[in-house]
Amino acid sequence: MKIVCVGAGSMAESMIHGWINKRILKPEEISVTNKSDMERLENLRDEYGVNIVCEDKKDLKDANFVLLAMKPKDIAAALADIKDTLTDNTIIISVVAGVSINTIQKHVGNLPVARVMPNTSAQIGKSATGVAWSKYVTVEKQHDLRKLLSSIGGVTVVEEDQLHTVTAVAGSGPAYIYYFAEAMREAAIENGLSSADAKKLVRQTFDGAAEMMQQNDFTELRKKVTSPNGTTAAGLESLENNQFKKIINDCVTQAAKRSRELGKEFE
Ligand SMILES: NC(=O)C1=CN([C@@H]2O[C@H](COP(=O)(O)OP(=O)(O)OC[C@H]3O[C@@H](n4cnc5c(N)ncnc54)[C@H](OP(=O)(O)O)[C@@H]3O)[C@@H](O)[C@H]2O)C=CC1
Ligand SMILES: O=C(O)[C@@H]1CCC=N1
Repeated sequence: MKIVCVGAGSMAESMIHGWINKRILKPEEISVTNKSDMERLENLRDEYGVNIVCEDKKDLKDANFVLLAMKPKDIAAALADIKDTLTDNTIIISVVAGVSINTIQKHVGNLPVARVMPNTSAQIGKSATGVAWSKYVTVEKQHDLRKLLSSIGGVTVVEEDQLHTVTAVAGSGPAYIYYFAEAMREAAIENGLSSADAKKLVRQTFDGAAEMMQQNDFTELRKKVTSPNGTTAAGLESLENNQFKKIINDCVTQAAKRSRELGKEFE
């Protein structure tokens, strides 16, 4: 198995980390390249044992997968650079937000392209990943792709257009959770806890709740915490009065809208 990561930033590193940890790929089966930051590639090589793609791009020619992991504004230049080395033996996996399979195929022709939306929890094998693929991805290749993606988390196959929402919920989602955790920590400190205790208690609360949510209905869980006329009811009332659900709805809607815009901007 051989995978070449074109783009070697946060998302590529999270996936590389996950694949190596889960032993689905050996470090020597992974190669990395980027636009210009050689120091970054050397750091990845030193940390994970991966290869750096040579000048002649030989690695790309016989890759089973090519991961496109650059910002949407950079995808056209990146594809122009590699398109002559790609064949239909390779599955192109794009994690680039918004950019459609059709746009990618306009650059590379009718090659097997999968549009994938993972998140950075891939690093610990816990991504929530959405995927859609072009008709050129054969059943056998679909199988290989699902195996690769499921090694770094859950995989949900969706219609391509739904990937904008997947991006808004699952791709960007960890950042909302971290923001919520930051806010909880700040509020805990303001209400009298030490910074260390606030951090520890928030971390443990998120950890426990995340695990509980794996097996139980979210609403049932919430009801079990909420005593009539108690503290949780008072806290939740404040969330409701401040239109928490509307805030979250706007957040997801705006993120999905931005994904569509990015797709149009760079099509
Ligand atoms: N971060 C996240 O949580 C998630 C990100 N994504 C998507 O992943 C993609 C990458 O995001 P992220 O990793 O955060 O971004 P980063 O900015 O961390 O990394 C971008 C990478 O792309 C490289 N690059 C830029 N231009 C080219 C080029 N022409 N050829 C080859 N490589 C190039 C950069 O190289 P150099 O440093 O040399 O310029 C850099 O290695 C985005 O499209 C994003 O939408 C998807 C899901 C989650
Ligand atoms: O912020 C972004 O555009 C990317 C896509 C999903 C997460 N990060």
